[in-house]
Amino acid sequence: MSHTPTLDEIRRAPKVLLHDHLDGGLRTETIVDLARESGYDRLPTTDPGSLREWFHEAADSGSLERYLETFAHTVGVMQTREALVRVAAECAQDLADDGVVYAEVRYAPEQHTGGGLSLEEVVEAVLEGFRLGSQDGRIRVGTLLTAMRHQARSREIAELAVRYRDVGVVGFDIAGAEAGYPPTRHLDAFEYLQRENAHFTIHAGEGFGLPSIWQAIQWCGADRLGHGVRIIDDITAAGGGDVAETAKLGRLAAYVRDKRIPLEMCPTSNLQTGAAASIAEHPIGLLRRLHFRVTVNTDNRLMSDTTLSREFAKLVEAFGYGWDDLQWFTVNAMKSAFIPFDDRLALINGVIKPGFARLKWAVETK
Ligand SMILES: O=c1[nH]cnc2c1ncn2[C@H]1C[C@H](O)[C@@H](CO)O1
Ligand SMILES: [Zn+2]
Repeated sequence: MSHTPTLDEIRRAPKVLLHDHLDGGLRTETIVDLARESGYDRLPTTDPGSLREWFHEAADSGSLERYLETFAHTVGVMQTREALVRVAAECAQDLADDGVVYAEVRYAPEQHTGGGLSLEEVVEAVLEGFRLGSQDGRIRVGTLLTAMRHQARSREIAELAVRYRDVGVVGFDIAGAEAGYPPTRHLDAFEYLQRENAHFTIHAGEGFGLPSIWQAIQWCGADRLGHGVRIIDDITAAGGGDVAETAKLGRLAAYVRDKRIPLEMCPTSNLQTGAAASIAEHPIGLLRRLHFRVTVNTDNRLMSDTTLSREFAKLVEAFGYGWDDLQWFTVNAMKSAFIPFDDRLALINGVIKPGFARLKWAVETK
């Protein structure tokens, strides 16, 4: 009988993370230290344990807009070079401790200039932090630069991403409240990136539905979808029999699947913002069975009180996934990364497949 992966075993698996926000994953001890050093006096509490609970509860709001309000405190303490270097270095270490071997971590440089840093200084500080945090060789971290969708700086941030493309910035993204801020508002930035042969993902189909996904892909040319969970609205169950066998895909859902457009799914985050009702009812179950290119991600480890291993463990519990499923999600993620093809292949064949094989052998012969 095949063995059900435990949280502890999942931690030892070589995992890949494509959707994780730098300002959504700070250690609460670090937030408290940085607030003290910088004189930031708006934290709801300075006890790290209570602060951890505060973030989790405040983010558990059922609305993306209220969920996003909690970032005022993390962004608030990330306004100096030292703070950014420290947060990025700890992020790389925390991910490596969780067994992540490749990660793409995103943040919005425009949110970190309040203390006088230029956009370039922000980017360089974060790159330095990732370099320090990954120098033991356990993890490789690529950076995505995010533009905030309610602001009007996307073209500038896209140019920044291109300028730093050879030193660790691997792509671009837009984030923030989705309703009222469609992707086409930033068409100029996306067209620029396409002309530059650069990669980008777009948060779409989380706080708003199919029109947002359609625009992200068919107007803006997104390589991947951040969340994309509402693609489920374009899939109808024919009724009777097994849902995965009778499901009918609308034209947009069919396009997303046919083109193998990666979905950066973040199950726990979706429960908090109201994009899904429970893990068991999360569309990831059906989308995986329908062979969409699904990947599993954390979004914001602090707000969701999670890790990539925990996201996988929740899916194992809800859907009965085994090692082959976890490896499938991982290989999907690695194939969908924004680093060069030969680097992705080297990680799949040299790290992921042998790592899973060793782990499967170890747990099944134990
Ligand atoms: O899940 C999300 N949807 C939309 N925006 C998000 C999400 N998680 C974080 N953000 C925002 C808040 C952060 O300050 C910003 C950059 O990381 O991105
Ligand atoms: Zn996100």
